[in-house]
Amino acid sequence: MTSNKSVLNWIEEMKTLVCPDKLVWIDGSEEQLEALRAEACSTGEMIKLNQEKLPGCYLHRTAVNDVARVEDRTFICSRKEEDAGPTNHWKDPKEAYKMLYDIARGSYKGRTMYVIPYSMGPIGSPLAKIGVELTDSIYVVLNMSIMARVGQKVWDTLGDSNDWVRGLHCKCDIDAEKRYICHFPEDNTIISVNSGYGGNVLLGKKCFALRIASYLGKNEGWMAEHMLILGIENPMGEIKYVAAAFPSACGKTNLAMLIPPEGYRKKGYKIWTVGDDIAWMRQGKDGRLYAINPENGFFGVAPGTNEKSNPNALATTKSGTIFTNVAQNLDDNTVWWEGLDKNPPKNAVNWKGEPWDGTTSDQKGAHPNSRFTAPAKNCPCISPEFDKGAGVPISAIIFGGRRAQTTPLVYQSRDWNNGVFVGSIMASETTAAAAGAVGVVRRDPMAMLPFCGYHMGDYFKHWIEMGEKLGANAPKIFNVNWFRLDDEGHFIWPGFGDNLRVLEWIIHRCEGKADAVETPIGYVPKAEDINLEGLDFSLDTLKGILEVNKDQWTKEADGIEEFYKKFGDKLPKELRGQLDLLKKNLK
Ligand SMILES: Nc1nc2c(ncn2[C@@H]2O[C@H](COP(=O)(O)OP(=O)(O)O)[C@@H](O)[C@H]2O)c(=O)[nH]1
Ligand SMILES: C=C(OP(=O)(O)O)C(=O)O
Ligand SMILES: [Mn+2]
Repeated sequence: MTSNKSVLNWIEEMKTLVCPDKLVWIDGSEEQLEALRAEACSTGEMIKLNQEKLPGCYLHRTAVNDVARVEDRTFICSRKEEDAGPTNHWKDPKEAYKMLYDIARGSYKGRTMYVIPYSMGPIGSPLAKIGVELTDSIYVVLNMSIMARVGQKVWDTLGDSNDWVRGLHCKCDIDAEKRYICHFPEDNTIISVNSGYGGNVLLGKKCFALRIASYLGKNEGWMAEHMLILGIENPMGEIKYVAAAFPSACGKTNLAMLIPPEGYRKKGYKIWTVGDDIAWMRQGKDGRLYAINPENGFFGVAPGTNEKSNPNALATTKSGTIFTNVAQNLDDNTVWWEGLDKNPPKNAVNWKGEPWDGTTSDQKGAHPNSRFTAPAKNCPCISPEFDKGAGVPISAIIFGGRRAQTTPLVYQSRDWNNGVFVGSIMASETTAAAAGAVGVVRRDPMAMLPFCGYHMGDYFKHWIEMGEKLGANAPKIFNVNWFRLDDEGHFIWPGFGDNLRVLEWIIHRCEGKADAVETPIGYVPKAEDINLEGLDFSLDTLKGILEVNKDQWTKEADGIEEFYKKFGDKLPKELRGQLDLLKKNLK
């Protein structure tokens, strides 16, 4: 498969450590994948679904204690503790290797080691990077084969180079007390033990493409961000691309695949999905910022996905998809989740594998963080640029989170550094995507709190430096909040497809075609400039969610002040200046 010495030596070393019975090289062929699917079904690791309704689709259930990312067990193991920074958990690399090797030792006995060569980014793209994951889980092999470009071509592209990311995954016995997701940015290495949940074990995704890559990006002058990428085509056929960072389960996949409201469709607006979770961005020869999606599939949240909210995502999951922790309808061997439709199955099995009657049960059929792993090529609106290595030029960067109050529907930063400030103060209510409490507001700068592989203060600095490099070519920076609640706790803004109305204003601002009102936090639209045509939504209600409330923002500024203390003298002076300016504006 490969004669790359650095690869062969490492595999030999890991083999000696974990002691597999057998070693299988994943070549990316359909024959090999099909044989693995059959094997996983024979052991119960996966369930083959109704092949007429869902061709090539399978169901998998993780252990009940292993259903989300585990942030308090995720570590950045840099040699100096300071380099991991105040927002990461840190372990000394020597101690971490020892602890992890002790857990991993002999854990593949009686099992097979699968060697997965994968490329993050279209193979051969100047922005792509290569990784190798060793795993003892067929589920991981099959998911990685959807989420990344996998197979022989990766070895051919790597050649003799030592520039690749090592990933060791050991399922062990899913002991939550011994679960660790450890990153060694200085060694290009990831080790994940005692989990089988996607975000913890599909090592190309959050571990490599965000934690390791953000560190590489800092050193190499590019950016790895927790962002979707989408193209907005106007009736003249012009396409503008935007990248948007929202925390996990705050609407990236939905925005990336949105269906324009009817009036917009009739006029000829189209949305093109480039990516739904991760963007790697680099300055191009023309000086603009170009983004690729390093992934090859979507690992999306199932609950809430339906024919109305996200028909494109639903269509994407109709073939070749692996569902994880959703409910199984035994009548026709299909899948169901909360929010799919109003007809939960009667004769079903819930995500825990227990008999479940959805018509009477007060328990959920699917786990709130249940997922689909679907090939990007299935997506009806996948961008023709998706598979090209050059990337797409980004006109606007959008930050956003879940805030019941305070943050308006949309606002624009005054300039790049003010935009970096807006990203750095992002706050959002926690979701089921990570273990722990749900609905608690926490600061999540650039939606990277759980994913930045180095000191967050240095990361802010890197953003500021990117702005200096990009100069007048820098994308404009915005913030959105689809999640304002009314007094009864209902979402005020209709969201989903109607978010295009906000994107339109954003594009118009980039083109210098729309007006705005200056507020203490930045530029807010004039309510009349958001197109409400065809929507049952009053201008007054819109004004309400565009309002910047001084009392709330004064409290917010205090919260930011407190949050910024964490970074000490690593807080860039530019951001300190921005906070002072905000306070002054609020007076
Ligand atoms: N109210 C509202 N909910 C949304 C919107 N977009 C997404 N959601 C919900 O937020 C959850 C997570 O969405 P998803 O796009 O999968 O988030 P991701 O994890 O960031 O990709 C789902 O339950 C969606 O239905 C929106 O515009 N408004
Ligand atoms: C893979 C994940 O992504 P997201 O929720 O951002 O889609 C995750 O959080 O585990
Ligand atoms: Mn998503």
